[in-house]
Amino acid sequence: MSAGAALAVEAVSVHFSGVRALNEVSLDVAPGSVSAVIGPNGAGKSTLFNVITGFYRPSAGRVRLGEAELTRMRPHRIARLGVSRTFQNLELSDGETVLENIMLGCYLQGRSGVLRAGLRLPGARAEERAARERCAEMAELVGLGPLLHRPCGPLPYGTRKRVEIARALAGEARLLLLDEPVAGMTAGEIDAMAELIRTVHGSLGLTILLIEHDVRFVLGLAGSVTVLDFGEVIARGSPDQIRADPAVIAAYLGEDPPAGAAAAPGTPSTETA
Ligand SMILES: Nc1ncnc2c1ncn2[C@@H]1O[C@H](COP(=O)(O)OP(=O)(O)OP(=O)(O)O)[C@@H](O)[C@H]1O
Repeated sequence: MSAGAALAVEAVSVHFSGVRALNEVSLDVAPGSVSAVIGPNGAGKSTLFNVITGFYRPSAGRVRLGEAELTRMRPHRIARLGVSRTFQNLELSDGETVLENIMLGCYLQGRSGVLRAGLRLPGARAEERAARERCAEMAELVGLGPLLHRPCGPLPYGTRKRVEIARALAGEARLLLLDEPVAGMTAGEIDAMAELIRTVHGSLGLTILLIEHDVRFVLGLAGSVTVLDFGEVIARGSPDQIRADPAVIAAYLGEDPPAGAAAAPGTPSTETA
């Protein structure tokens, strides 16, 4: 497994016909760290992920992964460098098994063996076997070992989310981007997801960047947090620094929030230290 890669976002701006979705946003993610971006609805979090993965081209600024310049690279090439993501809404094929869904991750990240095996090209079977083994390992890591050959459709939401994470890991990710990994989850599922992310991070040593509304989840998991508001970075630092930052309290956390409460998606958080 390749070690986690450093991500550098430098003064990135994205404009959509009059809307400044991101305005000179900079972000440094240390290799092998767990970092997070939080911010209210419309703050620019998804736009940032779309820039990093090459789906949006910024009007200004640069993005680098280690030594590689991602700024003008196409999404499939960025994926091949080991940038992998999950989505806010589950993007699984319900009729396929857990293993088949995870195998798609190998294909999406440019491992051609799965496709070439279908075409009966030379050398492809060994490559496909290796990809299957890798996918089964990732399934095991996220606790899906016993479910490999079950169709995804009927599985509970939290389990399906695990399938999505295993799929994102299947192509040997060096940077894993998690888009609202606990949206719509119960408190128990949220705790289980935090534990899963710690396990994945501890076992694979990759870099993880997540965007999330649930502030309590983020502050308990990430080593470093960036806060966006209206497309601008208003704060960055450790969870303790974020909890104490007056601009964050005013703009995002609410003026006088009760201790320990988590934000519901789409509402200002009530989390405090
Ligand atoms: N393709 C697009 N075309 C036009 N405007 C867009 C587009 N994508 C995003 N925007 C606008 O850019 C701003 C930032 O949106 P973005 O989705 O990045 O915010 P977000 O922080 O991810 O919000 P949420 O938490 O609701 O997902 C918003 O004003 C949004 O309406």
